[in-house]
Amino acid sequence: MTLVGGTERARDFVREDGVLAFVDVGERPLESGVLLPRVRLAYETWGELNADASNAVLVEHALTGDTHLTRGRVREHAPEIERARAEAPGWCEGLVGPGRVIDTNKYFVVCINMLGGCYGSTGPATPAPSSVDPENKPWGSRFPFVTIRDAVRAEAAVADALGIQAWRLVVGGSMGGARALEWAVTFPERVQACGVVASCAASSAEQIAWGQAQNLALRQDPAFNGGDYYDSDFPTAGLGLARRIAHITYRSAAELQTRFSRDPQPGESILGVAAGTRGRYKVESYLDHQASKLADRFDANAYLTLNEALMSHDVARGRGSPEEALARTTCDWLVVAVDSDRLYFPSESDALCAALPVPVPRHTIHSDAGHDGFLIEDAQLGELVRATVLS
Ligand SMILES: CC(=O)SCCNC(=O)CCNC(=O)[C@H](O)C(C)(C)COP(=O)(O)OP(=O)(O)OC[C@H]1O[C@@H](n2cnc3c(N)ncnc32)[C@H](O)[C@@H]1OP(=O)(O)O
Ligand SMILES: N[C@@H](CCO)C(=O)O
Repeated sequence: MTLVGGTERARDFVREDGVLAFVDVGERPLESGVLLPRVRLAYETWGELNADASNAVLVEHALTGDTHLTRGRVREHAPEIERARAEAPGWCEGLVGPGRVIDTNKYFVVCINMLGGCYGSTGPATPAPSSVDPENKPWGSRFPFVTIRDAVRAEAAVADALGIQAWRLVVGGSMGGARALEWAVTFPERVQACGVVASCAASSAEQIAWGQAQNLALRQDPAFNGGDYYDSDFPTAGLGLARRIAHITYRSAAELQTRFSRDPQPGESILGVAAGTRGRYKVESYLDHQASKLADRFDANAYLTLNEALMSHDVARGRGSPEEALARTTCDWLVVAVDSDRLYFPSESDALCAALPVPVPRHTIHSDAGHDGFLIEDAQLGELVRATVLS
């Protein structure tokens, strides 16, 4: 295993906060029995690992998130591209940074792009190694099915490379919460505290059902071509439709009603003269925007891969009941639900709490937004992190 750009452990390694770095973690045996060769994981870090490596915090991103949690700083003569990246705002600014709850002056904060993703880690858009494809074309349709557990096992190799034996905290929301929980169960000795936000112990039938609808919407775009589209048009229509389906589940009915009601999009009329000729409702325009925004920044195969991984989430697979699986954990807990979440219901967080080996209260983020409330209400989440697992 090598750190790309150096072979030293993180504390000896000259890094730049908020700039993408990589670890080659070699061949990964997957739960399916497949061996995935030449895996590279991308990560970003902030702060310094202390002498006994006891201050490391892992923040796990959600389905379409990336590694850029917060702004960073780069050395004076860093290349322009690194500087621009480091200076760009991240998706977790409210929680991570100097003086914030996850204080980068105190903690060494790491965020790893999930295996199978498209923000730097090996995924379907990565050139396949010569052992798979002599022409090194992207993996495309050949990229194997990976699970949340596969991803977490690969992330453990990143922790090894960085010299982190145990995390002070592993925390994430949604798919990030699934990975945080899987870390606590797979590597109990490596997780001192675990934050599971807007997530659950195992994907429910309904979550799997939503996932299937998204995946089929994407696959049915003719441009998808079974997953081999990299030298042609990208399946943006299919990915956009998948995002629309997903995004409705990420927001609450009440929020959509309050924000958009039955209003037409300004400048458009909802009374068309013939079927299919009317203008859009505001909410339709909003979903169109969410769809094109994701299609512009995400790879369709990676979306399928990560969605399938999330559908596979079950910390109890092969480990008995949820209670039996969770009995092996030894960490402190923060379990949080968003009160208006209609994708990961608060009752699923309650069920997780009930299955833990120690009494743990379920905490609540109050938000009208629905599932995305865990990203939007970062101040509330920060207070919960501060009061529980980082007190
Ligand atoms: C570039 C990257 O790499 S991003 C990677 C990181 N991303 C992630 O981690 C994913 C997680 N983040 C998210 O899912 C989202 O950013 C969230 C949930 C945090 C955003 O939540 P909110 O702030 O509530 O955004 P909201 O749902 O209001 O959407 C706002 C957008 O809708 C647009 N919009 C609102 N109403 C309409 C309308 N009627 N018609 C068209 N567009 C509309 C706004 O202009 C805004 O556009 P912008 O995002 O391009 O600025
Ligand atoms: N909006 C989030 C929700 C998934 O939990 C994302 O796109 O990752």
